[in-house]
Amino acid sequence: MRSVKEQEEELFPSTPGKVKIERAHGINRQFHRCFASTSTMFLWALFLITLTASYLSFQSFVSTSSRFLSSSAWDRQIRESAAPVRSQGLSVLVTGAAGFVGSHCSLALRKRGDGVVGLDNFNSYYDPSLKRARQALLSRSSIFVVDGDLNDRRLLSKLFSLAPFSHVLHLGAQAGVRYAVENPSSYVHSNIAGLVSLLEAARSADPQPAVIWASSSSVYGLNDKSPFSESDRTDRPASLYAATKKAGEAITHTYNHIYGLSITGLRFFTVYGPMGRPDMAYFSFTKAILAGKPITIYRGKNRADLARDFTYIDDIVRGCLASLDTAGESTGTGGKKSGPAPYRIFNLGNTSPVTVPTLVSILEKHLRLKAKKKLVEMPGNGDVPFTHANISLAMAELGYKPTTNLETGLKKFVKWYLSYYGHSRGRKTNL
Ligand SMILES: O=C(O)[C@H]1O[C@H](OP(=O)(O)OP(=O)(O)OC[C@H]2O[C@@H](n3ccc(=O)[nH]c3=O)[C@H](O)[C@@H]2O)[C@H](O)[C@@H](O)[C@H]1O
Repeated sequence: MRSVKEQEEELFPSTPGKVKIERAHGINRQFHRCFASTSTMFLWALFLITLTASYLSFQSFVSTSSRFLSSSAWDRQIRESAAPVRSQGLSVLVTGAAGFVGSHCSLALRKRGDGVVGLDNFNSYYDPSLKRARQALLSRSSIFVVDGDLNDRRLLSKLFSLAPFSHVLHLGAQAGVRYAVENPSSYVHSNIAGLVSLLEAARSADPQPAVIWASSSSVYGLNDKSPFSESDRTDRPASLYAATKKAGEAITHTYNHIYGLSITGLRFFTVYGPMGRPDMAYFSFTKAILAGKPITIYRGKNRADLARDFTYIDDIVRGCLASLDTAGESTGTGGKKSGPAPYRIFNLGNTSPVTVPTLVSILEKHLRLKAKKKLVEMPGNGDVPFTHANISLAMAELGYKPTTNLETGLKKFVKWYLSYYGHSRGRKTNL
């Protein structure tokens, strides 16, 4: 027989994050000691029932998970959020909607009149309060974000039964290249199991949506042919993160082949910008420079600088929207395909790699502060020496054309960072 804990896990799966949620067992024991008398117990029970009832009805308005699947208010919110307000508008399920790229894409879709429903598990890989802030921003644009996990199949099938999504923009994933050595199972949970769970729901949906999803520049791994083209080797990943993204490309191909799902995989190149990810170098360096703390700059073989094809968020958003607009239809119904469906892969990069020390000097300039730099050898936990995108395919088929260089993009990021965290340029914080 399965234990209560196992049954709980099945009902409310979640991505393992860095912060562990404390269990309520200790609280239960205290409760018993404090409220031994029957009449006090009765009054407390009444109070708790009222409290729980108000909590549940409040939750059905602000967020949800499979716990609230039976609420009609929740159903209505999904339907309203999914409905486009322009003629011929799309209806898009955005996974990872409270994430960096997810929140920016959701807002852009809403702005042009498309219907958007978000899904996010708000895990604690990085500060969930930033994810909640993004959710609040989406909510102001009438975008409802469901608080749930990709692996919750019951929740996914409920979402597809409520809204005939024309597209899924699948951006929910365990990100970060180096964290994979610390928590490998979180990558399998989100990027493999979560992806399959989503594709199962999509292939069973009627109508079947077209799926556009985030692969990664990291699939090029140890490829040293530059710039990276979609036809280059991707069979030598350097991290488990990269391996799960490469596996995702193979998995999505299978669903395209068997079920006729229209698939577009986007290989993002080190995306940065306002409301970005605190785990990424440009973000954590900014925090450290402001706090007067040292930053560690990795170097490759023979002390060579590492370089990335840093790509600004607005360019990535345009690439994602163009992918949604040009995705051909899925061809399956009832688990069978009626003909071949599109399977596409595009690089979305900036085409001009910049070294990490140059990134740091741009930050120093915009922050008006000097960084304390520690130069160390690349630790060999998943990094690659450089990335460089060839974007001709995306230019030809999506009309993709990045317009923001690192200097301009970081200026916008620093402006946002200082205002969001309430710091002043040129002045150190005491974080
Ligand atoms: O394009 C991708 O597919 C990936 O892009 C991003 O990975 P990366 O390119 O590794 O970005 P990021 O961590 O910002 O490190 C940037 C540079 O700073 C160097 N770096 C980093 C940390 C540090 O302390 N010191 C340092 O020198 C580091 O060695 C590197 O050279 C996403 O995080 C990832 O989720 C995925 O989407």
